[in-house]
Amino acid sequence: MDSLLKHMVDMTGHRDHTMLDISVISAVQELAGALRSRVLSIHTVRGEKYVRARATIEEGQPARMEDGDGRGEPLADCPALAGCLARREASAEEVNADNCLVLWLPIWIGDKADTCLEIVHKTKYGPDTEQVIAGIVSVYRNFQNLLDYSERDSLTGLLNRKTFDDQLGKMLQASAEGPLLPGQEERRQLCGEEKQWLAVVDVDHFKLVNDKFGHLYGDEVLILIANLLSSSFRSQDRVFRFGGEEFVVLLRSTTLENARKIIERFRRNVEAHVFPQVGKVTVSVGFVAINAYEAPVVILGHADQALYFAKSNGRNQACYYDELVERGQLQAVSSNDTAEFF
Ligand SMILES: Nc1nc2c(ncn2[C@@H]2O[C@H](COP(=O)(O)OP(=O)(O)OP(=O)(O)O)[C@@H](O)[C@H]2O)c(=O)[nH]1
Repeated sequence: MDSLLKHMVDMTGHRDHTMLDISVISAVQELAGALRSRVLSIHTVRGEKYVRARATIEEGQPARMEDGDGRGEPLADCPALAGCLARREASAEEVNADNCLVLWLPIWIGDKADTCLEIVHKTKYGPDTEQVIAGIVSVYRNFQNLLDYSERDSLTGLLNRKTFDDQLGKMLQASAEGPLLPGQEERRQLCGEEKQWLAVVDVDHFKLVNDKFGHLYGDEVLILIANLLSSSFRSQDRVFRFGGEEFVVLLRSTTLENARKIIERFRRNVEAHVFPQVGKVTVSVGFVAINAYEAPVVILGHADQALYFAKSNGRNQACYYDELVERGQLQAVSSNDTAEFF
């Protein structure tokens, strides 16, 4: 019981998802005598579900975080888990090729399960161990819920400004280490071409929407734009509401051509959408490649410069910072270790 309490204190003492993942698998591994425990992410790419390990602990080894990029394995390759998720069941179990039992415990939050615990063990668990595991799963779910709540904007459900610094830090690290891709072959193929990107999105003439239709309709527009952002970008990308009618997107490992295509697709999705009562709404976007050697404030400043160029040159367009500088439409003036642009 001492050990259980110690793990519960550890699990509830964290303020970020990564450490919570590490502590939940450490608890399960020890208390359920597992051979291997993992936290899996379940995400959708173009309508297909994929499973990717976020954290792993193996017998006799310390817990480790897994590379957060890449798609992972198709959920369809794991029919027992796929069936359990489709039927919204609490657990699934099967015997693997090594004759060990694999237990999956999806973490249901409402009718969604983006996370699943996977426990590989030798013999069937008795009721006491099952009860301990169920307790750990409940604490994990509740705490994940709490962390999600503190990281999200209450109007749109997007990640909030507070979470941005942390996520940008991770991207800066990724760009310093080179493009992160699921397979080494893919990494070779696209070497040198892929970058991380930051885009600032701002609703055009949003003040007019509020003035003409009222704040409730204004809020509705923001919620619908947040939905269009979430559906236009990939699950590995991160979308934030920065406040007001400004949003920021972090795009992972992609080429300039693709970044432009994805951003354009989003811009056109907004342009084509009919907003209830309000009708047509457009957005302007400024985007820039993330350079690991530049301060976040400089990266954001460059994207903002491109956004303001888009705003002052007709709106409803996406502008790429480097292209504007190359064409002489934005001029760089260095000041100390940051830069200002006009
Ligand atoms: N409904 C609603 N309005 C908001 C919210 N946050 C900020 N706003 C409004 O957003 C408007 C932003 O207006 P401006 O910054 O002048 O820009 P704009 O009208 O979008 O014009 P451009 O950006 O130049 O195209 C202001 O009227 C704010 O009151 C919110 O959460 N809900």
